[in-house]
Amino acid sequence: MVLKIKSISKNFGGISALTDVSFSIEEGEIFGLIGPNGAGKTTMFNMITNLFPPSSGEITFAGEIITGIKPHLITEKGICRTFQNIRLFPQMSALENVMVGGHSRSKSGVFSSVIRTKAQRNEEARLRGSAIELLELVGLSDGIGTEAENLSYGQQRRLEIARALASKPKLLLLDEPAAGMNETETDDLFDLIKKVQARGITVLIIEHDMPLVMKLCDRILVLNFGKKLAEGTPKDIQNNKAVIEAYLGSEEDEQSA
Ligand SMILES: Nc1ncnc2c1ncn2[C@@H]1O[C@H](COP(=O)(O)OP(=O)(O)OP(=O)(O)O)[C@@H](O)[C@H]1O
Repeated sequence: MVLKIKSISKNFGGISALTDVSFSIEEGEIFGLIGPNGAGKTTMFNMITNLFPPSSGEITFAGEIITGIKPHLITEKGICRTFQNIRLFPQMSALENVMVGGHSRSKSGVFSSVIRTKAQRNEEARLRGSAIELLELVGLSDGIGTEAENLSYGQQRRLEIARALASKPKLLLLDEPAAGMNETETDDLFDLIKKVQARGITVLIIEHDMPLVMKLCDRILVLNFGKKLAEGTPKDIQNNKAVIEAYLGSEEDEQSA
């Protein structure tokens, strides 16, 4: 087991964003986190990366309790995420964006950043080489020197994944990676996430694109109003009455809004 979420609750003032949610993810799985808008999915990512601490509960990663430890230490331990809204450095090239992601793993300290030692030059060459390899993996070999803002939307999303991979995660958290993508871009994303899994990286994905979730994920957890509604294989989830009702309910709400 790579990640264990035990009885996590999170309150924001009077709002219970998560109530007593527990689940575990096995090493090498692609695990889906789904649920209607406001169900608590992003809050769960924020708990795992400790952007905010949970109100109660415990999170264990690779056998170690990580609840409450600093976000940068969580990255160092091997958890990395992308965000719902793209957070690239728009005027930096694709290559530079990925190299920045690799710096959390870089061994060179403050002193050696001032005085460029041979060791630091070697380190930079290593970061560069691994960034180029990651850009190839995500299908951006042609855009290495292009500023992030001049890449297409689908390319920017893939660049974000390359940047997250640069920190060499064991667990990659993807927050709605297919949002705003067309069908071809979504197909490319499917292939990319499968390639990430083939590298031995565990993936936890929040996604609203149900056909993608159903063909991509090994197991799925459904949240509704901050509570666990169901957990199982894509087939279990598709046939679960409570899940179908939760989704139909949210569609009706949207239509009447
Ligand atoms: N920082 C915050 N402060 C106050 N309330 C918050 C905060 N973050 C989330 N919430 C509330 O917690 C609940 C869960 O929100 P969350 O963003 O986790 O849902 P979600 O499932 O990711 O939704 P979506 O699919 O729309 O992104 C919502 O009621 C939201 O308004």
